[in-house]
Amino acid sequence: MANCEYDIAKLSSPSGHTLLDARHLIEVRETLGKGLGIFSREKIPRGTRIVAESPLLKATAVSSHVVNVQAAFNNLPPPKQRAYLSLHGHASETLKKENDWESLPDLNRRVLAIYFANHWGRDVFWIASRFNHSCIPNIHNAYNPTIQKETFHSIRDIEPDEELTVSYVSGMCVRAERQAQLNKWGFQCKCPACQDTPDGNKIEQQLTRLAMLRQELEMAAPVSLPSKKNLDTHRKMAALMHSTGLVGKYLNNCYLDAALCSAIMGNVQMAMLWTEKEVEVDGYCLGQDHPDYQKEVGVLRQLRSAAKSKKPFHYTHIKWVLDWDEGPD
Ligand SMILES: C[S@@+](CC[C@H](N)C(=O)[O-])C[C@H]1O[C@@H](n2cnc3c(N)ncnc32)[C@H](O)[C@@H]1O
Repeated sequence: MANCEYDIAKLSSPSGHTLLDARHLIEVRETLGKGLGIFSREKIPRGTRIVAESPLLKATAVSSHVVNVQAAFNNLPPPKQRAYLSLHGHASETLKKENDWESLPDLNRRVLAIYFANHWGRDVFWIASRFNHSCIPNIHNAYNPTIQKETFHSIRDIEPDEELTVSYVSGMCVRAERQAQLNKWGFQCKCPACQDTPDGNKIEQQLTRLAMLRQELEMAAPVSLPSKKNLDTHRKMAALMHSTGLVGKYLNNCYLDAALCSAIMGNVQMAMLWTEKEVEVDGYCLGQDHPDYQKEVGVLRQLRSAAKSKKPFHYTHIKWVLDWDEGPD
């Protein structure tokens, strides 16, 4: 491809990107049975911002639910159109049904199939489109408003030559439900949690337990939010997340819930300890320049000062990261 910016083989050359991300630590190459994928060239520590990208294509919103992908594609300059058309596409049966497929010209079909195999929100990214899926991913993605880019961080240490994966689906559910969500990408997941082996089935048992605990909490909330039983459930869920390797945003949310539960029950020391964990997870999932990380650090500072003070503690004294007008229900 003539334009180096869209030459996937040139990722190893930092070319001014080193301050924003560490894409020189990865390479895109063939996998066994999953098409292209992203692999580490060397050991990558947890919390590394591997990619920070602006969209290659942003679909035009027609209404809150409808987007016009073709118009967005037509407006791209030719090098970007060529880069876009080199991405992997998959046309699911639902996509075909919803788009009068037979009457569409080949180019329109290709543009749509690529969009639906690769979009995050309304965006399609150039490098990030090569991340394959795992139900236990080692990469977390999030939009960072400070740098106005989608970021992809390692959520654990990654070994040299290991594949880097994200999760395409909401992962705290059982194998069959995850696979049902994945069908639209047209593959059968064979990640460590989806293998019908003793190890795979052990992870699956833990994920099933996690899904059950989450359901229990959802059924109990919000009335019994600040109960000892619910706090215990958060603790069990965090332990299960650690043992399965689900150590991204779900773990952060679990710590936040545990911190709130402790605070509402009046235990400022425990609220502070849970918040410390929450801040740690957001640090490696989002990076310290993310506004959410900075807000959580602010909560931790308030909790530390409340823990030191002799004044009686009430959770409404803390300005939590969630924006309640008068505290939680
Ligand atoms: C966003 S793309 C990922 C990169 C893609 N492999 C490529 O060659 O460009 C999504 C497509 O990758 C493949 N894929 C992703 N994760 C997979 C997995 N865990 N197992 C098998 N195929 C997978 C599927 O074909 C899917 O439609």
